[in-house]
Amino acid sequence: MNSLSNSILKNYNLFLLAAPKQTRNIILNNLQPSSSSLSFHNNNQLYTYYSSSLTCNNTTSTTIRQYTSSTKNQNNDEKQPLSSTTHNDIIPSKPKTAIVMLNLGGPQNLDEVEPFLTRLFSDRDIIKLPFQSIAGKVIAKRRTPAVRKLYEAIGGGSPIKKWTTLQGRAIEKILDARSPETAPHKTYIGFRYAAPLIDRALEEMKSDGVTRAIAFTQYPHYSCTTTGSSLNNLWKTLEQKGLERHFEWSIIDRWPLHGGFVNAITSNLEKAIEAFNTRAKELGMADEKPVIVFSAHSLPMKTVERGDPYPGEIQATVQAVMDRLAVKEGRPTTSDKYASILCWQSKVGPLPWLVPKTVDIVTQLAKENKNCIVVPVAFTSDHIETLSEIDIELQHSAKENGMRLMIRSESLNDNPLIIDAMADIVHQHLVSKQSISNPTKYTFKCPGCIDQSHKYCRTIRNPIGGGGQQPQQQQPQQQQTITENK
Ligand SMILES: C=CC1=C(C)c2cc3[nH]c(cc4nc(cc5[nH]c(cc1n2)c(C)c5CCC(=O)O)C(CCC(=O)O)=C4C)c(C)c3C=C
Ligand SMILES: [Fe+2]
Repeated sequence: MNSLSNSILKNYNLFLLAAPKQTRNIILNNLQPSSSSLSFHNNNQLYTYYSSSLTCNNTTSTTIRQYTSSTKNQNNDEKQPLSSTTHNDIIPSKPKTAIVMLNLGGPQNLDEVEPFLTRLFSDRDIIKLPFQSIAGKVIAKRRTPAVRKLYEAIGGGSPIKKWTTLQGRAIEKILDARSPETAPHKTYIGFRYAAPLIDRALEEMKSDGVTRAIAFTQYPHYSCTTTGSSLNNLWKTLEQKGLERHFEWSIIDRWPLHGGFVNAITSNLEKAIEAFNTRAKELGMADEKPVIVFSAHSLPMKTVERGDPYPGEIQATVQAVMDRLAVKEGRPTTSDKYASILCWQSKVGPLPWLVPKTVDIVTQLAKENKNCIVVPVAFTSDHIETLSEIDIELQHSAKENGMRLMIRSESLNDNPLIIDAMADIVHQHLVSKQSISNPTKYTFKCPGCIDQSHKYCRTIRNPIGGGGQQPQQQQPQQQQTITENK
């Protein structure tokens, strides 16, 4: 433990000794000192961050933070810094910047499967059904037994909350050190279809006394069915709770080409290539080159036809990863070493969705005696689509059709590269002081949009600096033309 933490605890102990016995007992029953530390690198700097706090009845009264930064010497040896500076801040525990991590969410146990599916199928931004509220419930109920089995096979629930919590805690610490002027930062989880839902996050933010908030999508690629739905739901929930003007908002709406994100996927792909080569040798096929199968969650063709940006942004990430791999392997980006293909998984229902399907491509490769590495590309952590659909179902189809070796590239989860990337995305956003991270893209509605009201779609409420996009007027004429042309 560092000296600052020691001195807080020492003073705290002295105070306790000096206090009358009755007071001491009250304090001892309610106060808990705690301290933690975290180290990370940025450029040539090693940052070590310590935090100590006293907690009373679950309310942290004062947080004293100390962080040191040290420059690496020429041998990159972090243990012997060339120079070192120490900053001490005494700051109130009230978060100055809230970061709301928006994601789909997932059931944490088997009993949550049906409510999760009910919320999902009731959402007109993800799927439009006739008599939605009734049909959504019926479809969810019918689907529940099969989906429960899938979650049962991966340990009884989705790990998405675990990973989002871990990523959030880690980026808070990095941001507090990297951006002291906007600290303390606190992350809140706002899931769309499972606890903790967005309304819980807003209540917690209100009771924490937060006023500045960033809506940070955890989907790197924008789709009206994912980030669009989460943002629409955020604006709607604020309205329902009478909190429209309570927080000043800015939004990070997508990050498909962020260098750290691309690098994190590439780094996991490199590890998968290494694992493939080792295993291929053991199997007596040392010179075997894998086909790299990028797999993203599919999307209904109806959504794609309206102009949803998701497929194009996924393709951009895939190309950037292949280029980065070439650069890391010392090849020009035009010289491909591996064959690669982008496929789509997790189609739901009978209507057409994006193709080729991952399972069809892997089956075809197996029949051609080829082997592959599957790279999940649209998510920042593990969940049912990786742990069940790829690791169990796809692996099974590959084997059944004669593939000798299929390796899955690891999900990003707690990889320090993705954590650093996420912190950098928020930091860059804070520095930019923009209310929307990609204003032209975000405010450009899909040309075939069928949202009749346009009440929430592609808007931002109470943006920082009073700028940004306000709710737009309905465009009935244009809507009709597009509908008639279809
Ligand atoms: C009903 C239509 C659906 C669309 C459109 C859709 C788009 C979409 N989804 C993700 C990411 C995830 N989806 C996940 C689960 C999931 N998705 C749908 C339906 C649609 N998704 C369902 C019904 C389910 C539940 C599982 C099932 O019933 O098969 C998950 C996993 C959640 C978890 O386990 O934690 C993710 C992640 C994206 C990126 C996307 C479009 C761009
Ligand atoms: Fe989905």
